[in-house]
Amino acid sequence: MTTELRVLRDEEWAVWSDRLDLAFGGLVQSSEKLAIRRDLTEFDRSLGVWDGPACVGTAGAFSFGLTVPGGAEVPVAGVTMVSVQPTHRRRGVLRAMMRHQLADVRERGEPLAVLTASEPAIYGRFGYGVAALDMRMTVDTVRLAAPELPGVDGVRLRAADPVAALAECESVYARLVPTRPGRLARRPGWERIGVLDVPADRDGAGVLQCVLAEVDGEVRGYARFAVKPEWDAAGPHGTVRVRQVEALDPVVYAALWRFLFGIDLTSSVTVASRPVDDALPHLVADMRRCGIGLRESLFVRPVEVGAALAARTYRTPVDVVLQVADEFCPWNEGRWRLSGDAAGATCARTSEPAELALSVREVGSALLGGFPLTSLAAAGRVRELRPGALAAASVAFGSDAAPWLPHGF
Ligand SMILES: CC(=O)SCCNC(=O)CCNC(=O)[C@H](O)C(C)(C)COP(=O)(O)OP(=O)(O)OC[C@H]1O[C@@H](n2cnc3c(N)ncnc32)[C@H](O)[C@@H]1OP(=O)(O)O
Repeated sequence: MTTELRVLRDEEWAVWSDRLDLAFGGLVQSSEKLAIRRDLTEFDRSLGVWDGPACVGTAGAFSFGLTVPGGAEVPVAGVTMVSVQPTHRRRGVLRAMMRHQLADVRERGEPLAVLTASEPAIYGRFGYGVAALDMRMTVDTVRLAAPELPGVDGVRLRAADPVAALAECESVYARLVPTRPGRLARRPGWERIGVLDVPADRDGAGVLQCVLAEVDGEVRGYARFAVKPEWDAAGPHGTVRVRQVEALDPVVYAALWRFLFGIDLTSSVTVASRPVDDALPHLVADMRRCGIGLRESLFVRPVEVGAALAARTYRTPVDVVLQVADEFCPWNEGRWRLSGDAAGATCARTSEPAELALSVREVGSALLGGFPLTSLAAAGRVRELRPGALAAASVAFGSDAAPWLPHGF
């Protein structure tokens, strides 16, 4: 098989995009979705693999800013649109694209690549580690009283057209970006995905709705949702499907949930993705009725391990020598001395004896503070070479807010 891997050209986009959809089962995408995909495609960082005239592999990357513990925004590659045609699978096409892409990310000076995976088993071999979880909830709003907090009555809720309210919602979103590791700053155009409302994708629910939450005339939160009406012999039991709920403070957050709980003719609220330390389970009397489930979401791949570790702050002072293994990006291999605290960090090559040994994948898993080094060690993935080093580093790598990816890409 002779294939050519090359950067995507404008005139190749339609067939490239079509092959991508085919590898995911061939569902026909709406013209609105395709228009947004095309607008957001960064051609100079999109790859196609061609077998003669046939496109057999696709991969892309979005230029994002990722919040890390301490609040800094790090430029990252958001790896996406990865596919290999069934006729060419398991012959190394993905591996070749990953190699090319990570070299390019390095050249651009981005210390991290991030992604969400169709199948989590694919990306560990390329140095990606799971760094954040999604908490989903199916809340029984018949049995649970709505959230209350002092001050919620002072929050004014206003229904708005989701598209017309985009700018107000985006300004809330932008203010939230530095507040939690895993949040993404993105280029203009991304906001349109949040209000995409294609009838064929509604799965029985009604139109997308938006409610803005105001305090003293300032928009401080919003919820986007759709209602799926259902009726049986006992009466109505519709579902409120929350797409996004964002708030700048706890009272506004509680007010939005109180509203969502109270929508007539519904008996449950579902939300697919909230941080694992979300307030909602603590705002109600019976957490079990929140129907909580967890799933991995964000994978992180340190591309320049020293720069990645130095970009964040540490919860407690840390001074540790890490022995890092990285077969796929060998420039990261070796010993790194990480010194840091809540004000900042440095991480440089060293010849001092190693205190912890791990692969770059575990660095990715621990980087945002979502998974303790002690858990990874218990799974045999981090080795303690100096007694005491593991516990101290594990505490230092923690994060006040759990990492969370606010949306897929
Ligand atoms: C970020 C995103 O876009 S996630 C979306 C990923 N895309 C999809 O899921 C669409 C459907 N699947 C596909 O298109 C393809 O099967 C891909 C892209 C997952 C794999 O492409 P391939 O060209 O077959 O992978 P390639 O031959 O380079 O395999 C590299 C290694 O990954 C392994 N691998 C590939 N796919 C999988 C998988 N689904 N699960 C576990 N391991 C896998 C291979 O066995 C191989 O392992 P090795 O290093 O031990 O030899």
